Amino acid sequence: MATKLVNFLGKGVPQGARSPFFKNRGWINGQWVEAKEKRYFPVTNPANTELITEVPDMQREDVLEAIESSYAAQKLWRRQTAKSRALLLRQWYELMNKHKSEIAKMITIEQGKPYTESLNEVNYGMSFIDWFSEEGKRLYGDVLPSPQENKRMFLMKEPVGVAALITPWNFPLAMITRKAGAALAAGCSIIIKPSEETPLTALAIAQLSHEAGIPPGVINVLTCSRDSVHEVSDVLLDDERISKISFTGSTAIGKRLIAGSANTVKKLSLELGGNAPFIVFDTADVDVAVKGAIAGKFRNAGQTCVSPNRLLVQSKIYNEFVDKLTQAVSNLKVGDGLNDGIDQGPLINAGAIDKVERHVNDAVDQGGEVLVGGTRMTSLPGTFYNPSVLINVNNEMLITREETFGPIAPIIKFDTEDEAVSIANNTQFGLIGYFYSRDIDQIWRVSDALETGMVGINEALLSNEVGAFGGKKQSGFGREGSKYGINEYINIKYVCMGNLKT
Ligand SMILES: NC(=O)c1ccc[n+]([C@@H]2O[C@H](COP(=O)([O-])OP(=O)(O)OC[C@H]3O[C@@H](n4cnc5c(N)ncnc54)[C@H](O)[C@@H]3O)[C@@H](O)[C@H]2O)c1
Ligand SMILES: O=CCCC(=O)O
Repeated sequence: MATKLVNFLGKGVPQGARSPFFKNRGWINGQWVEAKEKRYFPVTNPANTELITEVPDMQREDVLEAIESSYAAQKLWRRQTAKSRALLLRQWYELMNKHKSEIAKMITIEQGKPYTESLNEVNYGMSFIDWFSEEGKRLYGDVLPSPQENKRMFLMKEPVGVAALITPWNFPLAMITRKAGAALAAGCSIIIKPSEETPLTALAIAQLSHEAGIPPGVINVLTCSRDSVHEVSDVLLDDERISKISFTGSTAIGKRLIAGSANTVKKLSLELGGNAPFIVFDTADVDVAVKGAIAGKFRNAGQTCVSPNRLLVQSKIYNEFVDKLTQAVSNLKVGDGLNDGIDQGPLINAGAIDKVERHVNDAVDQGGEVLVGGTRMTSLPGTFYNPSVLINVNNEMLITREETFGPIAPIIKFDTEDEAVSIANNTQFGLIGYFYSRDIDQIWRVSDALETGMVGINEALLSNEVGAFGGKKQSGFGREGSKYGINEYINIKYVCMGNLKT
């Protein structure tokens, strides 16, 4: 597989996982560049923990070069017509579509999710480029009715400038394109800082953007190791030429970026962690709820910010739901995502397994009971954890207070609607809440009461380019996708023309 990866990025350059080809694979100003200090970091395949390749570990001087290039490119990019930017974005979309299967394989190799899920991610990720290529053409300003006769007043929309996009590893493509589509359509240039776990997908789509005709410097990619990321982000935060930081990742790093951007007063969008409640009321269709729990919880091995983190099940249907869910979870097939018929791949790294284990052990120590799973999988070489169901869980355990980011369904039993809503809202996070009910009054009551930015009613898969993705509380602020996503990359300029002889 590594061979294909090399072929895709390098079109026939030297073969082999340790190919020197990758050593100059940072992407700045429309070309491959080496890290100035010639430092590199490893990228591994979580399905077998083998090295895929090494990529440049960029430092301060590389960041400054990227900023300079982005700053210069943005001045020209913003002057292109919205239609011309739209055509280039469309061309980028078409190239991603053409290379869909290679990109999906690359996602599976560096991130671990099953190939079919990777393909879904590519379709999902590309949809933002398509969507925002259209939205950019309709970025209308306003003509205001002036309160004085001799004035004419306008609200103009301007791109914010250079945007730094810092993204996580769980969706190596879509978390980039959800930002990039909006930023580029608005007339911003972008510096992508992908996760150190999954830099290859970012590099691949940067190359495709070049082939699509997007000018050099409009899209730059900085790769760096976890050890270097503080320094890299400090340079981005301190530089006046960066006007915007759009971050998707953990709440802890999000808070650091809020503090770090104060000095240069940058515009921020933050898509942070979640702790989603998934409530199944007595009024629910239990089969639909079980299907939703499997789709939402075990997608990406539970490593999704919108994964249900706490399953709350009402007493009358509790036994039926638990039995059916346990059966469905027992049937999930775990393995290398490149193999056929796999439902769940590995977790991203050993640290992720340790966290899941810590949460499960803490729950069991406090009276939780494992119905299925509850152990790491030792029969495979990679970082796999068995899909699991836990009962006798309460809202005080680590597994329900923190984002577990793993394939565990912890179930809390409740008696009344008020009790469920109160447990659901008892968290500092507010990304998404799900509930299953066929009682129309209850549906409106509960969707009003949940303190989250998104609500899934009898549905666990909400994400697409048309919806407005985003949270509240410590899950962040700002929206991605929808007609609102582009506003995150826009400044409004109020223009007033006066002293007119009317
Ligand atoms: N709300 C959403 O839309 C959404 C989507 C996906 C993931 N997430 C969240 O992301 C987390 C998992 O992803 P992760 O482990 O990659 O998160 P993370 O916060 O560790 O890393 C995210 C990105 O920030 C970078 N980073 C790390 N330290 C930094 C620093 N000091 N300054 C600047 N950047 C830094 C990382 O290199 C990576 O690119 C989970 O909490 C998940 O809920 C949220
Ligand atoms: O992990 C967070 C993003 C998941 C999604 O976009 O559905």
